[in-house]
Amino acid sequence: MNSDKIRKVLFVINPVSGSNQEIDLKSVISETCPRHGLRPQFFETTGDHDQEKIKEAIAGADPYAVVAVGGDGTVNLVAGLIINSAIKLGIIPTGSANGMAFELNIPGRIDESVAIIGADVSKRIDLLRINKKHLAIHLSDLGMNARIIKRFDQEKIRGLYGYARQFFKELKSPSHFRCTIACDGQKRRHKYKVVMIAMLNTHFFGTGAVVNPTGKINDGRFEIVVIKPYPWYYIFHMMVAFFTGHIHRLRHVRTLSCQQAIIEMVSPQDLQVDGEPIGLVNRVKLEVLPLPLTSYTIARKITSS
Ligand SMILES: Nc1ncnc2c1ncn2[C@@H]1O[C@H](COP(=O)(O)OP(=O)(O)OP(=O)(O)O)[C@@H](O)[C@H]1O
Repeated sequence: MNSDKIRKVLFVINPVSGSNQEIDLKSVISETCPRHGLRPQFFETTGDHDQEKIKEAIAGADPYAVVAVGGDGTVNLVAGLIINSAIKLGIIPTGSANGMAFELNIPGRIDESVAIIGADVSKRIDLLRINKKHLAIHLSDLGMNARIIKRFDQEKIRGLYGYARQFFKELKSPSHFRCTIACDGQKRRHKYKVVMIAMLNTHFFGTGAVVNPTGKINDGRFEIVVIKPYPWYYIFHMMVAFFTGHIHRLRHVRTLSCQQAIIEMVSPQDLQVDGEPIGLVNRVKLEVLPLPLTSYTIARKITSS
């Protein structure tokens, strides 16, 4: 490989993410990179002031790409540091929740995800800003899923098993809340009674369920998916619709497409952003950030009808 084509890549590794803590990630990545014309450098997160430290590492490394090696929390952290720059975002999905990797069709095998960075196929994507301070790359929500994520975080049982445990606990005692939603400065606020509200620019939950089949990641808009209370016997129907890309057609689901929106809750509700619990909020202000990030991806066809 011609040395002037070798690209510097900074890998930001979350050593505690998911259940892959046994693998020597640095060795595997170091062995794989030269085959794809990449020169790796590494940064390990500690959970303490990572943002500032990664910022310094990026300034020192001057990389072509920064790769988040972890779950959606690590992807969000890295994305926030390279938006509005020429640096590209890569992902090696090793988290409990890898929704953004699923969205971008990035495989779980390290050699395959490194090969995508080597192939240098990328696209620009929109992001969301929530309440002026939280950057959201994958999926944020209010209500049921945010409560599940809060308890998952508190119980510290990581991996899919930990999430499934909390999901079934929540199903035993579902609750709803009332809110109003105003899109794109409309004076008229729509009133809803809901179980949860997803706010996203992407298509999939980390499990692969299609929550937003009609959305586009680069159209300058985002979607608010309102899930209204449904009878218990409807759950199977909902699950099938989630996995076949038809959730938007159910009468208990409403999808709004906007550039900005305000959601106001009658009682405070849990908010989560890209898998990180934020806490209780009364009001959520959403705005799209058009195309501030370039991300590696493999094209995928999403079917909706
Ligand atoms: N070395 C570390 N020790 C403890 N926590 C860390 C460390 N590095 C990062 N973290 C925390 O990990 C979280 C992000 O995890 P990430 O989403 O990448 O993986 P995950 O396995 O999906 O995580 P989780 O299971 O907590 O959702 C952040 O809350 C961050 O503060």
